[in-house]
Amino acid sequence: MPAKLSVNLNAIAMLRNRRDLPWPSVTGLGRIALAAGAGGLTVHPRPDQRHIRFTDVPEIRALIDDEFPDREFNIEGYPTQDFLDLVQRAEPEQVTLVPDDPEQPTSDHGWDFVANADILRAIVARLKKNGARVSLFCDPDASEVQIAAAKSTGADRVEFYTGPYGACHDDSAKAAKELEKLEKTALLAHRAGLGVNAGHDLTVANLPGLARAIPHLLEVSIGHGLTADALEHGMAGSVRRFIAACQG
Ligand SMILES: CC(=O)[C@@H](O)[C@H](O)COP(=O)(O)O
Ligand SMILES: NCC(=O)COP(=O)(O)O
Repeated sequence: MPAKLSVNLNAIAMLRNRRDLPWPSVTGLGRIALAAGAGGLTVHPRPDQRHIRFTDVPEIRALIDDEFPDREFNIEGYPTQDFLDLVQRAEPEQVTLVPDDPEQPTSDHGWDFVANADILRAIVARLKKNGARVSLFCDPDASEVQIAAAKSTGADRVEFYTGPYGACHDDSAKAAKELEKLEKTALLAHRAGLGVNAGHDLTVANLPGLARAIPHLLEVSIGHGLTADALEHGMAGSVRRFIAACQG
């Protein structure tokens, strides 16, 4: 079974937030992604709401429930009280817990599962009681001890942080080394009984290598690269539409 694609809408929300106008529509682009076959939608609301607004979340929930009930909503974030309240209301199929500081420009590391096992155990139990599958953001080179601690929290899956792999877009030898790490750690997680997701800076170019290295990969969540690809491949058609509109 190929990995499911969950389309991350953060970058669309960031474009929308440049103006006090309702486009590009986060829910509208989410609808297009689901209609095109995406397995689900991902958002990572940050405390400053720099891209996804907390008000986007119920709209995306309604889109999935009303039009695509067989797809999944994945909400990612650091488990503050506000975040936990949001996911309790939205009842996503999956919650991905990420150890991000509010000031961080983007996610750049996984959890220290050993140091945070007790805190995570309580939060995972609460989220699972609410009906969510729980995934934990994980370093691509996490040790066997770290993976065992992740498993001990009761989480269902880990999501590998693929930023370092994505950063090797112009160096295939380095990319191969990053893939080796991901492959080894994914095997540890798989053997420990954890499902494996992955995300961050994945692209059409680097995804096939990842899929080959991790045959049991369950889900990839992709936003930045997919949005860039959509702009590139949609730009010519949009320019033609605007040229036609210039004719009155
Ligand atoms: C956990 C992860 O890798 C993504 O959710 C990423 O952090 C997206 O967040 P930004 O869109 O804010 O960069
Ligand atoms: N979990 C990773 C994610 O949702 C998307 O990250 P990116 O493709 O925007 O880097």
